[in-house]
Amino acid sequence: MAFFFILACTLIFLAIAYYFQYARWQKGRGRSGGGHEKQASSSLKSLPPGSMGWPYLGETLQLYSQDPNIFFASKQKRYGEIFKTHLLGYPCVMLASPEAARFVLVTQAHLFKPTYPRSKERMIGPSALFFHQGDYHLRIRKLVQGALGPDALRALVPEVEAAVRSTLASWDGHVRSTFHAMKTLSFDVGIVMIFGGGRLDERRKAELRKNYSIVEKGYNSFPNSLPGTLYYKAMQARRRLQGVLSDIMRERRERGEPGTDLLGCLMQSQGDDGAPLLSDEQVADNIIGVLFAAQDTTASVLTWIVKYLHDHPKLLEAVRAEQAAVREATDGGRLPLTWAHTRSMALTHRVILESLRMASIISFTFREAVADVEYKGFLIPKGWKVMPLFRSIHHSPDYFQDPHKFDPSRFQVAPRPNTFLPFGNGVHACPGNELAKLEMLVLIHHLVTAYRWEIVGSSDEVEYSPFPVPKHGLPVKLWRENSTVDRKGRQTDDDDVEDIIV
Ligand code: HEM
Repeated sequence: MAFFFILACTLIFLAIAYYFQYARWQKGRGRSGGGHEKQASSSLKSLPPGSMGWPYLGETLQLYSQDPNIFFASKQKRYGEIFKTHLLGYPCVMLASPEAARFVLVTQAHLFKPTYPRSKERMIGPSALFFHQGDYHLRIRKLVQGALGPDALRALVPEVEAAVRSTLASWDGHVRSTFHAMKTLSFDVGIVMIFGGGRLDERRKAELRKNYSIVEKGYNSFPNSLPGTLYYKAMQARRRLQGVLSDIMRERRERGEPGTDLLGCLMQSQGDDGAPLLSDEQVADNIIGVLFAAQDTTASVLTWIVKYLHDHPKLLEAVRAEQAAVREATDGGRLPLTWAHTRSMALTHRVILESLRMASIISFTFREAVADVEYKGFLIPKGWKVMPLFRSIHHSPDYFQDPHKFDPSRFQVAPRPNTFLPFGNGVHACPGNELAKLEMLVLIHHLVTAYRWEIVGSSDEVEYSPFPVPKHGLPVKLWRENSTVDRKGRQTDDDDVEDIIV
């Protein structure tokens, strides 16, 4: 009953949102008689092919009542690489070719601004970098990239390894949702990257974790200000998160130690006039934003990796052999992994790339045209949403032979430009991609050299949370091998190893 009520409310909301959006668009087009409109009527041709669906609702129900990939594939088959539709109250143009993705994200990026629903902007924080374009975006991006650059990552390897060991140890002997376990891991790594290793006390970390998970639960709920609803609770938790972050910043300032981690970099950033670039509120928006961008994305891909390795036993053996050599280099796990070790995992790296392609957890991204734009003779009107379809490109036989086969060897040759976009492209491309891959390499190392696992139940169905993951988050029973054997046949007991390392 509650479900139908929420569905009805959602539909009414969408209808109203559509009405206002459509009216605004019509008005805008009427007003822009000169410049772009002129260009539209003379040189620009027509709107791309496609259908706009029902009045007000567009094709939202078609998209969300089935596997979204079927929706995109059937449209693409019918209309080709560029087509129009109408989703979530907005007219959209979808683009399913590498050239089009490059056009929108790289060469003509200034004509397409990032766009998110207002309710989501409020929840993450309106000053978070991914909502912005231009100078403000570039400045914050530089700071975030600095905290995620090669030197910073090198220094993070021991922290990532400690987080991986702890995640696997707490799973040992139990059945757990892989996605859940991986979320704990990616959250812990995110915290270390933001607050530095060992700098954040456990109480603060627990507060952040608790409030962050409430924010997450409300992120995709219906926006409203009714006490008791998921959205309301999430906004309250968001305020508490901001409070915790403000306390941490104040304490750092009082101690005169802002730190060299991401928080420290953001706190100390200066504008051209030497004045602080960001207020505490803006710093908090960006910290919450980075945590948000880092956690579920990485956890979803890690979950798929566990499944793909499980489903391909021969490949798993080959990966295990590669990792056994690394384990030998760390004296059977007695020495910590280093950055150099992670650079020597060629096959494992290809498994990660193929997992990113196959899973394509970010199926597409959204931009909004800031002017009437012409692409291949079609008009993309100002105000329309534009969606480069990463997943369709990754799963196209034009760019990846036998695309539904899990085959890491395809990455022995670099993919054609703009055909492999798991981390996006251009000015908004993911600055966390190397950290995410580092987590994956370290997780795979420990998983295959010290553990065995089996999937509990069927893993063929997919759920969206919001990224695609195997149903129920892939329940897995995992256990530590009592002893692992290195390539020289020496027995190493992982318990002993932990005693030495910790
Ligand atoms: C497998 C894991 C990940 C995937 C698949 C992923 C994917 C992406 C994609 C596709 C974008 C671009 C979105 C767009 O253009 O609209 C993006 C942006 C972003 N990602 Fe990631 N990401 C991952 C992990 C991370 C991690 C670990 C961090 C931080 C430590 C991070 C931080 C960000 C940020 C801050 C942006 C916004 C950049 C900007 O607007 O300039 N991501 N990510």
